[in-house]
Amino acid sequence: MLALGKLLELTLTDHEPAEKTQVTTRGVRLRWLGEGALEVRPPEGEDCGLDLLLSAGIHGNETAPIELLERLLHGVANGKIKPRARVLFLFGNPAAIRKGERFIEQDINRLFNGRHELSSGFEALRAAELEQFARVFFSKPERTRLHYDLHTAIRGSKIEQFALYPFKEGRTHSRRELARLAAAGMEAVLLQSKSSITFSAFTYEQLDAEAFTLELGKARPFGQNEEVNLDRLETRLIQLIEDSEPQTEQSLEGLKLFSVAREIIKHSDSFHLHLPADIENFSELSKGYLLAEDLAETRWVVEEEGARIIFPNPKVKNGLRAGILIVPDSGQRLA
Ligand SMILES: O=C(O)CCC(=O)N[C@@H](CCC(=O)O)C(=O)O
Ligand SMILES: [Zn+2]
Repeated sequence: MLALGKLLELTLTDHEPAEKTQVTTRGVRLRWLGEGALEVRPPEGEDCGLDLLLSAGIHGNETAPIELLERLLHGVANGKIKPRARVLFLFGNPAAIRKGERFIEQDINRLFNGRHELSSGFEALRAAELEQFARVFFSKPERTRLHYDLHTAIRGSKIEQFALYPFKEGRTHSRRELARLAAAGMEAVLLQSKSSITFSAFTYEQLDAEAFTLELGKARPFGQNEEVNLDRLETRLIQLIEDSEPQTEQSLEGLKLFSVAREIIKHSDSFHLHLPADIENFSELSKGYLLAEDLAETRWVVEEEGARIIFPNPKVKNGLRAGILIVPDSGQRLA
């Protein structure tokens, strides 16, 4: 296989390839852009007009999505996948991937949309670099821009595979994209209602891409992902890359929609989350439940009907999100 098809191996060994550009026997151009970054260009005259950014390893211990991108890249490099889209493959935090940790010093996925400028350290530098890779990739006019940032979660979940759809004032969430997500195996989508500092929020808000964080199961080490079934997503991604996607039903039947009621922000070391350590994502919380307490007698009491919790994590740094309280959404505001 072409050396550049082994992007994961290059990244895990911190190796810079001697040849930065390689062309497959089918005329597909692979270009190494920097650590963990590889651009794929279809042969002349076969480009379908889609620019697809696929990122994984923004959190270094979330290996199932990294393995998925590796399989796709191998398929491209050995000619089994015939790209008609431009694709940018990004492994987000190589140092953390090498260590099998969520992050080294700070969570990269809290450093986008300008936050890296207020910070320092290599993760801040990497976030700026990832923004730049994405900015250059999505700089071509009149093309369709799509970004999937692939993750797995810290804990188990009542709904295994779901997407988070970023928010931008004046922009409407797309029914067509939701139908595509359902076809890719997503069981639920969380519609965000405010700006955010994640990678998908950056490409959505600043680069005009349709962009999503996809949560695909529970985070496990490399080689231990048998329980994470990515077959439907993998099939859809190959279809997107090859421009062979079947007409997607616009029906969202079966897809559960949620919106954010409140983000629980940890303000101090006195923050206390009143949830069992093994609580699953999407667990329901009853009205009146005392969810969290913080200094200055701050209390988070559930007031919403049908509330559920996702990503509860009292260990985050002060000032960051320690959980999201979500509620069912009727989908009335979709375009
Ligand atoms: O399991 C958890 O608590 C976190 C899983 C994870 O990494 N989720 C992403 C979601 C990003 C988004 O809000 O779009 C994250 O927290 O960065
Ligand atoms: Zn993650």
